[in-house]
Amino acid sequence: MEAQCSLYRVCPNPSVPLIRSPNHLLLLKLPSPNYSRSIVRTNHPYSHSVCLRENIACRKNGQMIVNASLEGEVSRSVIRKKKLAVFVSGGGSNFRSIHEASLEGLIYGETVVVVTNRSGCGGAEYARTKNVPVILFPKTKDEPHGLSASELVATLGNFEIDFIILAGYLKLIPLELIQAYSKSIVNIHPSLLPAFGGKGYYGMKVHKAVIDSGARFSGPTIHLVDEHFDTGRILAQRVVPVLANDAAEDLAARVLKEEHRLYVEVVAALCDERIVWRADGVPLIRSKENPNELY
Ligand SMILES: Nc1nc2c(c(=O)[nH]1)N[C@@H](CN(C=O)c1ccc(C(=O)N[C@@H](CCC(=O)O)C(=O)O)cc1)CN2
Ligand SMILES: NCC(=O)N[C@@H]1O[C@H](COP(=O)([O-])[O-])[C@@H](O)[C@H]1O
Repeated sequence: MEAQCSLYRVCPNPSVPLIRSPNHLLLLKLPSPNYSRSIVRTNHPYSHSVCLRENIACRKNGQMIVNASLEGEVSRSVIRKKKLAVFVSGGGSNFRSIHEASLEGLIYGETVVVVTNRSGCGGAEYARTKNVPVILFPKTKDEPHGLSASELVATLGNFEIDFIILAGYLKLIPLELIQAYSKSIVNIHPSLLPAFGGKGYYGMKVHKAVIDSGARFSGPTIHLVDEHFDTGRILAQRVVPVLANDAAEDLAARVLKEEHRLYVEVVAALCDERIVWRADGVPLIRSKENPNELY
């Protein structure tokens, strides 16, 4: 019988590692053949656990469904909680969505540092209210205290960053950082790339170009970052309609709402290690609900 439950350690023996988590892959060595086995799926698609039902308290929706004392060895491999660096230049609404989703447990990762080229922007101000460190990059005449590329690489290394999330960041990411974080830097762009992307295409300029073109659809694209603007491998897109009487602001608001949803979904997949690379180099996302489904 399968049960959706989180596993709680009930054994008083402190040498047995804590196994209370819905996101752990647990491999329990059966202490003797007379223990029954059943596969218990926690709510993480990869974590199937051999659950010594006589030994583990399983709780489903707060209701204790099995209760016993734990004996035997437990060895486990876990998907480590990821550390994120979020890069911003503007209002920071995408960063806020990602940060709130982390706090709600929808993203198995934590924003440990924010990087910006504009120390007074909304994203940096929000980070300060949440006690997230803010560092400046690059060094410019407006931001003379900004880091160099090599200083940034070293600093992010000290933070033990797993993924870099560009969220409205408007400067070109240097090759040195791209090489240091291969396949680990993503960006969100407010059009259906490759259309309306590249140097000069950012913010409202993108939405104005979409409307002027007569395009009937637009939407956010999330892509891996390479050394050029907006040419990295596409990871996810969503489509929104362009209405006949849309002003650029109307379209921007419609796209931004979809950006917030899509970025949380994609960052959650990154942190869950659910990115799969197709043989031709296209990155796909493995569904959380159905691990056999890629999209
Ligand atoms: N190496 C990369 N760096 C960045 C990428 C990328 O794909 N590869 N994406 C951008 C974000 N972006 C589009 O998604 C983007 C941002 C800015 C520009 C642009 O033309 N910027 C202007 C300067 C704007 C300013 O400083 O106010 C410019 O460079 O002239 C285009 C696309 C983030 N970095
Ligand atoms: N080419 C890059 C670009 O235009 N990025 C766009 O800047 C906005 C940032 O909003 P936010 O600061 O509220 O997240 C977002 O719409 C994002 O797609």
